[in-house]
Amino acid sequence: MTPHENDMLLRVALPNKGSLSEPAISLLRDADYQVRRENRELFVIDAEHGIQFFFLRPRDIARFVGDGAVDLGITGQDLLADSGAAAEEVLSLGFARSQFRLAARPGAISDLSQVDGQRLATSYPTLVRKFLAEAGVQATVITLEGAVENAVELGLATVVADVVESGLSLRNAGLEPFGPPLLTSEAIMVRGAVHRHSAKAAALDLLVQRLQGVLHARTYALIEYNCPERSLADAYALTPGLEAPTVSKLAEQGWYAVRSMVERSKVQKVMDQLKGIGAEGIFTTRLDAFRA
Ligand SMILES: Nc1ncnc2c1ncn2[C@@H]1O[C@H](COP(=O)(O)OP(=O)(O)OP(=O)(O)O)[C@@H](O)[C@H]1O
Ligand SMILES: O=P(O)(O)OC[C@H]1O[C@H](OP(=O)(O)OP(=O)(O)O)[C@H](O)[C@@H]1O
Ligand SMILES: [Mg+2]
Repeated sequence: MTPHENDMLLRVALPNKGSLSEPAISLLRDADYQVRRENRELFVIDAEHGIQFFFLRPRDIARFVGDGAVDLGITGQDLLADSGAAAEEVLSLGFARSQFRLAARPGAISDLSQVDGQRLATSYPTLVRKFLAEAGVQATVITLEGAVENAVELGLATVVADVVESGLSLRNAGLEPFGPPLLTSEAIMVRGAVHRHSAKAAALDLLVQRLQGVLHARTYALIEYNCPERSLADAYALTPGLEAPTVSKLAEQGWYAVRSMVERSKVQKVMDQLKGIGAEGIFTTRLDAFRA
C-alpha cells in the first residue's frame, strides 16, 4: 500500500501498554479485526476492514483523537478528562474500571477542606487542578509519571490523587482514601470529527457496531425455559430481554416455551426466581456473537 492509499484508511489508536492494552486488543480480536503485532510494530494495517491501527501511549490517545491525527481511539475516561481534548465518547468498553480518589495517612487528612495548603502528588494534574479550583481548595500540585502512592513515604507530598481499583496500592503505601471520588472511570472508545459521508465513516460505523456486538455477547446469555400459562406475566417481568421474550406454545396444553436475553451476572438469581413461579427445564447458552 502506498502512503496515499493509507490516507483512505480509518486511523484507530490502541494503547500500547498498561491496564488498557491487553483488553483493548482482545476486544478487537473478538470482533475479527487484525491487530496482531508480530515484532513491536508501531502500526498494523487491517486491509480487509480499511483500518490502520496505531499503538500509542494511553496518555497520548485522547489528544491525538482531539487533534484529528487519528479518527478513533481507546482510552480511559480519566485520561480523557485529564487531557482536556475535544474527543467525543462513543462507547463504554466495560474494562479498566476504577475510581479516582484523594488519599493520605490515616488521621492526617480526612476531609477535602484540609487539603488546602498541602502538597499533592498526582499523574493527573489537569483533572486535579480543575477539581480543586471548583472546590475552592488551594494546594501545590506535584506531577509524577507513576507510583504516586510513594510520594508520601518519600516526604514529597502529604496527599495523593490517583487511580484506585482494589485499594491495595493505597494500603501498601499506608494511605487511606478520603472525600468523594473525583470521578469513576472505565475504558472508552473516543472519536474525533470524522466526516459523515467519507469512506472512513462506513469503517467507523462497522467497527462501533461490531464492538457493541462483542460487548453485548459478553454481557448477556440466552435463557430458555418452559412456563405454565398462569405464570407468563411473572416470567416476562423476570426475563424481559432486550426488547421482548420469544414465546411459543408447547404441545402440552397450558405450557409455553420462553426464550430471552438475560444479564450473565444475574443468571443464577433469575433461574431461582423462575423456578419459584413454576418454570421448568431452565437453561442458558453463552453467546458467541451478537448484533442488535
Ligand atoms: N489497577 C487498575 N485497575 C483498573 N484500571 C486501572 C488500573 N490502573 C490504571 N487503570 C486505568 O487504566 C487506564 C490507563 O491508565 P495507565 O495507562 O496509567 O495504566 P496503567 O496500568 O497504570 O499503566 P502504566 O503501567 O503505564 O502506569 C486509566 O483509565 C486508569 O483508570
Ligand atoms: O487499587 P489498586 O488495585 O492497587 O490499583 C490502583 C493502582 O494501579 C495503577 O498503578 P500501576 O501499577 O499502573 O502503577 P503506576 O502507579 O506507576 O501507574 C494505579 O496508578 C494505582 O497505583
Ligand atoms: Mg499506572
